[in-house]
Amino acid sequence: MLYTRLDEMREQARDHLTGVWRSSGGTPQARSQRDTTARGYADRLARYDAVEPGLCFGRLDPRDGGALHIGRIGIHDVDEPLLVDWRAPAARPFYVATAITSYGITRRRHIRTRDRTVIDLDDEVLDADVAAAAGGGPLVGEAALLAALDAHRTGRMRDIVATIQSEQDRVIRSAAGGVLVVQGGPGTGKTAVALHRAAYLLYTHREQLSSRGVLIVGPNPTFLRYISQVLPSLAETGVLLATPGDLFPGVSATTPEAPETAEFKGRAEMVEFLIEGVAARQRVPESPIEIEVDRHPLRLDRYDCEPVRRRARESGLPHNLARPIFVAGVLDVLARQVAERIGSDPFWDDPLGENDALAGPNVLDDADVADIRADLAGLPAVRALLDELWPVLTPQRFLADLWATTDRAGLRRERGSGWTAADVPLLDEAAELLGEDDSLRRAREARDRRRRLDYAQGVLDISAGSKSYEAEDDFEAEIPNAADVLEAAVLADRYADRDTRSAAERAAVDRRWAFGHVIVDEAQELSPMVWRMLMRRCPSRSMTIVGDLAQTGARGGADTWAAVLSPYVADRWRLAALTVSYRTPAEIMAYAGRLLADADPPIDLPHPVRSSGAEPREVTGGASDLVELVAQAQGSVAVIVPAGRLAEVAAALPDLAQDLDEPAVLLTVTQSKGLEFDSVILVDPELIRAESARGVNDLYVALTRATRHLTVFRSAPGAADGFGEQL
Ligand SMILES: Nc1ncnc2c1ncn2[C@@H]1O[C@H](COP(=O)(O)OP(=O)(O)OP(=O)(O)O)[C@@H](O)[C@H]1O
Repeated sequence: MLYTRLDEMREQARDHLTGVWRSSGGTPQARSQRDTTARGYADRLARYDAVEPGLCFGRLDPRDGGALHIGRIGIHDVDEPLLVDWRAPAARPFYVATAITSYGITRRRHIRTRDRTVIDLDDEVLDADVAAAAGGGPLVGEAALLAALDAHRTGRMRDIVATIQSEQDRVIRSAAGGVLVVQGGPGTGKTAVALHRAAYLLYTHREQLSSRGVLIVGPNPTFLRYISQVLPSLAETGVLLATPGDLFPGVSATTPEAPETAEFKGRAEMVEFLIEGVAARQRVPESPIEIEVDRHPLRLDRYDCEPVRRRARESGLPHNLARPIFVAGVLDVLARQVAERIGSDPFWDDPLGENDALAGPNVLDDADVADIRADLAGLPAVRALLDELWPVLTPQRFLADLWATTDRAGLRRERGSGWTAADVPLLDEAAELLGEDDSLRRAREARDRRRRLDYAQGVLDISAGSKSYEAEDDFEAEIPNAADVLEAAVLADRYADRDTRSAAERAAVDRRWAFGHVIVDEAQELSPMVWRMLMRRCPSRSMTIVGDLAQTGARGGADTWAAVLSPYVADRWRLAALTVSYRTPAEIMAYAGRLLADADPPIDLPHPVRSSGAEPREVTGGASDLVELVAQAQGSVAVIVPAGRLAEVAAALPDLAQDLDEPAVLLTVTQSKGLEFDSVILVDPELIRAESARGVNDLYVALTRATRHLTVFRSAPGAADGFGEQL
């Protein structure tokens, strides 16, 4: 019945869309409204397609009769709900009801479907007595959950709407306001929860969030691809997925960089470095400068310029916006020199002259001086001088100059050598320090609007001139026309082009966009400079921050959440913990525990919900053994290697791809962060541990990527085809 209804809804949306496409012509406003409507129907169609698999996955039986079906979207028949959207308040007991706190529900049913056919059901009776007799565990819908966890991994994340657990549900439905930190070990569902929270917030605060948009920040493009399919299937748009390196419109940060340099660039003290860099671009002449105007020299020295520069700086405005103050001051200095030369009265102190009672030593008045100033401002030589002393700077030009001229070791780079991910927050910071002089753009907009107004007034005048009257002297009989009911301003606005892009599309190209909510995944990796940039994108501080401090790999990453957040919200943030691992089987978790037993500080492993029955294997050998292991591995396979051994292993196993859609991939630990595979072959764990200051955390990440099988491979010291030296 629900699928029949879904087909009808799909048919209707398709008819409407065809209708909209067929209509043509009209005012620009009508056309843009049509685009918006068409887009709405197209989105709706995409959503109906996305919810097709597993449309309905649950049923609640309330004590007072009836049944509530829970699904991926809400479906209504006249007033009656046929299917309740999983995000609606009515669906909540499906995720949190227990035998003890049953929310008036007597039975919860998990329904599994394949191609519109129910293939399995499992029921939980929410009765305290029954539960006590059965000694029920803490999991909700255990059979359905275990079935979901046993499914093969495909290189794309799936939604978990059918099996969200109560500790996860509390995070997903937590209030939108304020900063919520979700700390949890590997596989506890942090990423899944973050994505479902985005969908929940967009559903619950649709108005506000669809206009401001939601930003989801992930660590790298591989990870974003891994999660990108989840949201459309959660039937949502209005979300921008980005890495921190994507957040400066117009810059693509693709140049690689040494981790030490990236760490250095991410430090908070870089703010001071940039401030000093900007100050160094606000110059005064070291020695007097002369420029020739009308074949007479004008002179500018530091004593003239210093007070002017001080005044401009004391305005507190960003560099480019303070520039007009500096320019005005310098022009005053120069104009005064010209005025003194051409305006001085040669007779004013002539004791013999009778007629020398002019006002003072200078015959020019303020208006004359203003003219001189304006003339000077137009002279190329003067403009070049001003550009030299206080140039208009773009963030890109400023930072490229800074890297090309700095004497700090490691930071120096030639102009035009491309941007790195760690440059992006610095560009953003620079943009704040420099400010954007948008007076030209605003002037253009004002001019366009004036033009539209004039045009609209002209149209109305013509329309008024052609008014028809029933009888010349009968006022009441006048037939109203456009000029009577419309004002020029209203008409002009109708002809303005409407922006039909979604919030996410507009936000992607606007550095100063303020998102309605920001979700940060793998948040432990971000540097202080990245946090500054993200906080600027979210002035409302409505944020969900998801991560695991025990997995921090980046040198400049987080040690404590308090240290990350206190500069922005002091101690006004909430912490939620996820404690159960849905990914890593008990056997692998126990093995990881043994390998990491000496970690300092000790690692608090999450509790695994299931066991795979397969103990991790340890193999020592050469490249040919590794090739053999990959050939034998089941399901999706990842070979995870120390970064320093990537090239060697890639050469020995050329069939391994980096594309997650392939069944077998080769990744470094950093690249594997947040991902999961049926089988993992971990190469040289000791080298991973030794490779960086946070090597223990890296090893923890690598050990917890497998959902079924883990093989630890060590290259044999003497093997002819071994990889490098075994540590
Ligand atoms: N309630 C659930 N029902 C079904 N599957 C779940 C549930 N919670 C988590 N999972 C699955 O567990 C796996 C791990 O989840 P996820 O990647 O979100 O964990 P994570 O905490 O972000 O891990 P990491 O710290 O390693 O990045 C995923 O396959 C996810 O779909």
